[in-house]
Amino acid sequence: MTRRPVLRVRRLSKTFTLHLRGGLQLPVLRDVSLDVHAGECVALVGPSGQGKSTLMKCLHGSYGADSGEIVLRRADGSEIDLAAAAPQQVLQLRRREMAYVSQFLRVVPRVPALDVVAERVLDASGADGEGEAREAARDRARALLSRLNLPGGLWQLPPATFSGGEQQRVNIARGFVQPATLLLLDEPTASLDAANRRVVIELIAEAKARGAAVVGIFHDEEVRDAVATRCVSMVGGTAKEGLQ
Ligand SMILES: Nc1ncnc2c1ncn2[C@@H]1O[C@H](COP(=O)(O)OP(=O)(O)OP(=O)(O)O)[C@@H](O)[C@H]1O
Repeated sequence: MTRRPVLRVRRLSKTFTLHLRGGLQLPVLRDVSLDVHAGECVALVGPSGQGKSTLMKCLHGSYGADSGEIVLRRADGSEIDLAAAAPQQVLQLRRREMAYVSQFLRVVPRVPALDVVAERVLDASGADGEGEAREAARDRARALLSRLNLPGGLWQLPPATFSGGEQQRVNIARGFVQPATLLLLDEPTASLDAANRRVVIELIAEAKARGAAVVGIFHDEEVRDAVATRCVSMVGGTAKEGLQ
């Protein structure tokens, strides 16, 4: 029996309406269909402006779709269509099932880097965030930040003033500290040096080995070649793979 994919996208379409331009319609995704199985890493490739980031944001529930399905098979085997899910359901999926790592860290004022990462573990577990649970979450955050070579002197500081590469490493640690069913990576190594790019390649390999489904945009060909099991080309807002 063929195992169901973790992510099943069918005939997904998305048009932006530019209200400041007299309601101009900009069709960006047209009938996108895509399957991603456990342990696979699908790299979205194609020229600039073809809808790769838009697709990633639809998969994460940040953008609503005009039509189509985004079916996610959760860790417990149940399925949910993200394109039709209520906002509360999307938030719950983000806490428990999905991780999204972009180039940019959205910082929360005054929260130290260590807790920016540890909070992700606490959110997923539903723990109240105090006592032993917080210390255990911080231990996991410390292990990952140190693997990503973020100097220990920065861990207690809020990342707002960190360099681009330091912020990106906090973002990566936040994305990987909690195992996700679906991992969405939008240029996760854009600001990293070679040593840290290698760490990210290892982290992605470990996530695949654990059975995560990964979708990513990797402009760095070396990273893409190292992590992608398959490349899907997006041209004219379409990414069909002959799926029904
Ligand atoms: N929020 C938005 N509102 C209006 N138009 C948008 C919005 N986001 C993206 N677009 C437009 O949608 C098109 C696709 O953008 P998108 O960022 O998805 O492309 P991409 O393939 O990821 O490009 P790149 O490789 O350059 O990052 C572009 O023409 C862009 O201007």
